Amino acid sequence: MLDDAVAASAPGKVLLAGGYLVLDRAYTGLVFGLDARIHVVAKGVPTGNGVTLQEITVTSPQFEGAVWQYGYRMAERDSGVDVTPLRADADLRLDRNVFLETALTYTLSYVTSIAKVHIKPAHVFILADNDYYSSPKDIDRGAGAGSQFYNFALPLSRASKTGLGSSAALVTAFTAALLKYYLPTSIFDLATETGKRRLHNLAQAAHCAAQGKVGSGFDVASAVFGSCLYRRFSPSLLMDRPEAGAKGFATQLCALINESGSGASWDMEIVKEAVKVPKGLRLVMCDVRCGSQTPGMVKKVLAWRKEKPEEAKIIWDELQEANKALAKEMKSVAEQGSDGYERLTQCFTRIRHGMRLMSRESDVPIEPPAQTELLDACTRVDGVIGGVVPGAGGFDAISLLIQDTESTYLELEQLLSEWTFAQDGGSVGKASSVSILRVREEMSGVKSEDASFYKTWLP
Ligand SMILES: Nc1ncnc2c1ncn2[C@@H]1O[C@H](COP(=O)(O)OP(=O)(O)OP(=O)(O)O)[C@@H](O)[C@H]1O
Ligand SMILES: C[C@@](O)(CCOP(=O)(O)O)CC(=O)O
Repeated sequence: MLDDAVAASAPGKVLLAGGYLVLDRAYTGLVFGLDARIHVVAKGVPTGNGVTLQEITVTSPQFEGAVWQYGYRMAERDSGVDVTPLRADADLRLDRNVFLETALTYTLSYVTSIAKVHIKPAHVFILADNDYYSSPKDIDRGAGAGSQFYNFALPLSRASKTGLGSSAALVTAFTAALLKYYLPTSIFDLATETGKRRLHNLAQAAHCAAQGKVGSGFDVASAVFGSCLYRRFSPSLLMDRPEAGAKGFATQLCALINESGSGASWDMEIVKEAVKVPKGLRLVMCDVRCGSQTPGMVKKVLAWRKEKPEEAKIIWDELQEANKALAKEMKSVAEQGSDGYERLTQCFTRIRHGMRLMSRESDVPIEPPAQTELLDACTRVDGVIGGVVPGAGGFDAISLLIQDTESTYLELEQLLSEWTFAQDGGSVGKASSVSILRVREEMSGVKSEDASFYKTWLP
């Protein structure tokens, strides 16, 4: 490995409480970072015979054919750096990765507008902790079972995601690694609050641009800052801005990220002290191996809320109270201890009741019958305090708060090993098994990493 290599990692997330509410600045979300991280290593390319191609290659070695090559050049009219996806050879399909492409365009445009640096060619590697994708059974049991980074032996497009926020963790770690690689620490230092805030702003802007919509941003916020009570930024910050490649993009991007000049300051609120997991408890995620189509669900819920604002307000306000009560109770048990966990269990029951109401009224399967059945069965296991279908709900992994004991874990594992999860309540769709993901909550967000740690997994 070239000794100029740098690395960064960012955590996945689970929005335990506040799905849909968190889209509105009047409400908050309780988000936990997870110990499943996406790691990114950036390093130089050895140059022979004096020829230097303006190319950045990104490889995700855990997946088949996951190599993306980009050409780049400074564009005119203050429009930033123009990034063009290249085809490695004429026969290969141009398999675009919009998250990488956008993050690269935004980061290089920012780097060149904040400092006079030369963008040298680089090779960037992505390594994702295994739990971001449902692992095929043969990997669970096979020879590679012990590896921190599985070789999934399939194209990324065929990997089934578990909903831990791979794109947000990826964009955050990728942006952090590139900022570290191209900028001196006097200009960008991930160890400082300013450094983290600028990374947040840049990753958030790139992630929203790649998604083609301005979501609540809780996933990028937790990838940067870790577990927190989150109030979103005003969506207007990212609206009516020049697109990448448009005249003035570079200067405006720089002002937006640095919150200087014409750039307004970002008004998201990240309250880390409000979030605690009591000693002896932990979060567990159970993957139902289905995955859901979040954007369609969000559109439908929001359309219903717009149509029935008064009815929606009652549900939203009650849920906000329930969500706040859960955060408060977890913090109180963490700080003062407790004889039992009944009050925590009641908080989960109250949240599920509110989410089912939202689900029924908007006619969106936020807690579909198959998930209700699964959550109810899990909650009956001794030591399971409560659970929810997190985030937007649907068929992503469910999230449980449990007592961190071997007996609870084993009993849960036993229940799930015999469970047949029937999508759509068994009437339609295929049945699938449920497995416990190895993740748990983690308080910290983005981290600088030692690039030499990843040697084993990189070419
Ligand atoms: N290991 C990886 N290497 C390269 N790109 C990846 C990798 N993992 C994820 N991505 C990018 O992220 C995209 C998936 O993001 P998407 O927002 O659909 O899912 P998610 O963030 O995991 O889930 P959710 O938003 O439901 O939590 C992929 O299409 C790809 O562009
Ligand atoms: C529905 C929503 O509030 C949460 C989506 O969460 P997730 O991607 O399902 O974890 C959307 C958002 O916050 O951007």
